[in-house]
Amino acid sequence: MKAFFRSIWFPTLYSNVEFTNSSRKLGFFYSGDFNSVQFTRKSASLVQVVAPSIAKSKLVSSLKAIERSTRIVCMEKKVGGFEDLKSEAKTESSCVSGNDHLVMCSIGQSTNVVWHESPIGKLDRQNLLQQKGCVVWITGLSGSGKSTVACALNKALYHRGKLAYILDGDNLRHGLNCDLGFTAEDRAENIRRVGEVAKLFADAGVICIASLVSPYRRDRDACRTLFPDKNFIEVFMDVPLHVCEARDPKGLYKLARAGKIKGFTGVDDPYEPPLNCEITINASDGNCPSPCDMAEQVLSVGQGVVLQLLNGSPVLFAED
Ligand SMILES: Nc1ncnc2c1ncn2[C@@H]1O[C@H](COP(=O)(O)OS(=O)(=O)O)[C@@H](OP(=O)(O)O)[C@H]1O
Ligand SMILES: Nc1ncnc2c1ncn2[C@@H]1O[C@H](COP(=O)(O)OP(=O)(O)O)[C@@H](O)[C@H]1O
Repeated sequence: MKAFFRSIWFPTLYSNVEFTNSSRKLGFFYSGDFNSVQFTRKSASLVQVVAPSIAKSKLVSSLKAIERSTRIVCMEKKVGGFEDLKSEAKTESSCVSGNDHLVMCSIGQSTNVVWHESPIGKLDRQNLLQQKGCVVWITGLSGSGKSTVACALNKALYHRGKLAYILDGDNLRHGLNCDLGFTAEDRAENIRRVGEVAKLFADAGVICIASLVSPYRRDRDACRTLFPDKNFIEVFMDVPLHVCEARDPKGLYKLARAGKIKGFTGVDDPYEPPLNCEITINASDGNCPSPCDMAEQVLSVGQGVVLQLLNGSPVLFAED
């Protein structure tokens, strides 16, 4: 599809095609009227030659498919942006009059992309599961008990018949994020990706429990903006460094203190505690609640806010 729309036959079929050489806008724009098709491209090197007969048949079938779409949304986004795609898309599409307008655009390196709606939506899935899709984001130092709480919470939800899934930073670094290290930039990208995956889980109606060190406030806050419905519950494991270090279940603090791991959070890399998180699990005196109690603490807050559903507060359950 990308190559197809980049092909040079396009202007030969429709005369009012306007080319612009913006390297920022990489897509093209179709307003519902062939006479106002606007096609922007990154560079002349992207242009391909296609036999007119093949091109014409491809063009007609593709444009027919486009015209069959009843609601098409689109947006242009910066690489690494955290904005809510759909809400931004609505803004963009509202700029175009009429109902059957198609706006194709570019998001980061993805050119000529269009948002497709599914006939089964989040509400349908939530009704099916009898729960609300949301994200419980657990942040804290290594060894603070994030994974322990995540597992306890998962178990507690399971026994209440609620479907949850854990996204654990350590685990995701074995696959999806195995190309990332621990520089500030890599951590930001790590959090961004997990935020996006968490958003998909929440959209699926699942209670997504994300458990990551996520040391930078701006990265966590950026994730929060992905959830305009406020279904992002940030849990801070407020456990002092010396307690985490004394636990040191993987021996990483020891290695970091010995200089064998560089940029270890809490040792020679920063951790920025949340300023306005929904839940703080406090062990500042070194006395940590049991994993079960910690899970119940999260759940009691979650259940409490069910009552505030109409206020748009975060919600774990659709009904209890
Ligand atoms: N430099 C450095 N800093 C912090 N943590 C480190 C580091 N190197 C390896 N590890 C191990 O990786 C786990 C943290 O991964 P995350 O993806 O959660 O980190 S981050 O959110 O991107 O900061 C973390 O797991 P947890 O102990 O479960 O937190 C560590 O085991
Ligand atoms: N509430 C708690 N009380 C005592 N020890 C705990 C508690 N929660 C976790 N631990 C222990 O602390 C260590 C680190 O826990 P973990 O959940 O792996 O932390 P993180 O995921 O933040 O690295 C583990 O050995 C775990 O058994």
